[in-house]
Amino acid sequence: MKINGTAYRSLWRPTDDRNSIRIFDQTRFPWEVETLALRDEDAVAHAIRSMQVRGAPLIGAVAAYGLIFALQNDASDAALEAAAHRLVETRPTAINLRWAIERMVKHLRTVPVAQRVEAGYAEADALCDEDVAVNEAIGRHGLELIRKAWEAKGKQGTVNVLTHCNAGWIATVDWGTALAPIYMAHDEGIPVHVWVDETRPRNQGSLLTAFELGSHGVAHTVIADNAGGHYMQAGQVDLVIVGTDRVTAQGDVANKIGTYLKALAAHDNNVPFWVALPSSTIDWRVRDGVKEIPIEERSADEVLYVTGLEADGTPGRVRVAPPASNGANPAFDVTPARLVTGLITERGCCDASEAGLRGLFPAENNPA
Ligand SMILES: CSC[C@@H](O)[C@@H](O)C(=O)COP(=O)(O)O
Repeated sequence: MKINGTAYRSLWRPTDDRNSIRIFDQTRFPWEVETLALRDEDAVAHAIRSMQVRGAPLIGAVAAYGLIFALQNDASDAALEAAAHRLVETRPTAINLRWAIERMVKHLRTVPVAQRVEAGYAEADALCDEDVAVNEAIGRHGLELIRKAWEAKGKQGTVNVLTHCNAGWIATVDWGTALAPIYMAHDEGIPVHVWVDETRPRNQGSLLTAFELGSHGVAHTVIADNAGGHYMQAGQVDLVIVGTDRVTAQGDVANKIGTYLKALAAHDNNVPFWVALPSSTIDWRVRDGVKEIPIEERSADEVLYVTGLEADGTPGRVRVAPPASNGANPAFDVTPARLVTGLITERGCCDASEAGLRGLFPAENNPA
């Protein structure tokens, strides 16, 4: 996707420095568009933990390169397993991280030690290219839903989509998941407007989603997280599309904290609630999302402080709670499958259920 007219992926290997990757420092968006070079495992782990890179698919892709960096001096089985373990621990909820690392390890174990670094680059590059293709396919399937909503309105007015957090190109290698259908609808000439939940505490909506929609020329309005139910009651939301960090075998959906409340409001107002995901986000080992998905607990400072632009134009941080108050910060919640209208995957749309997922992905193994 483009920033100021120039096409980028969220992650690339510079042609003049093939043993590194470059990422956008997402903690600087939208105030600064700054890239970072990552060339060792520690830098990758730090970038993931500090959320310089974030979004489930992108975390997985970046971690895949982190694994290769870890093998530069020692590519033995022991070193491979140890690095894989360290990288998987960097963030607990998004399953794409484990998926990407497991894919890399499985492949590299079949390769002689001396060839593992080169083979690793080829595999990670392929993983990135696949991510782009998969998200594009999700976009095409989701576009059908937006087109239908547009036709249901007699092609009058605007299709209003509400989204939560950032599941756009910034969160993937390119295109995004929840935002891919929106970009395609916009490019096709369907008048689409996006209600962008600000997504406290880290404001991925107001900082990242608004930035990328604006860069692409998509009409959008940033709203307080608490406003979505009101707009649904007022008939001003035609559909909700969100991304996800992990979907269980029975269709429960973990996503950014606050997603569950949006699903409840959508259910109460008969607003379709769709979840867009690559199949790498399905955790076939887990069934009951509420009981089984680990929820990342992040620093309370993310709740107690707000980061934004100061009046003088410099980024700054202010406290929004009394000095002595404690905070708590679960970063994700789980929306039960019964509240999800359906899942948009690279193979098409399906019910948020085991039957629905198995209908599209019959060959997936259910690991013990
Ligand atoms: C395509 S990204 C889907 C999800 O990863 C996204 O909605 C989300 O919750 C991201 O959380 P974050 O904590 O910003 O990594």
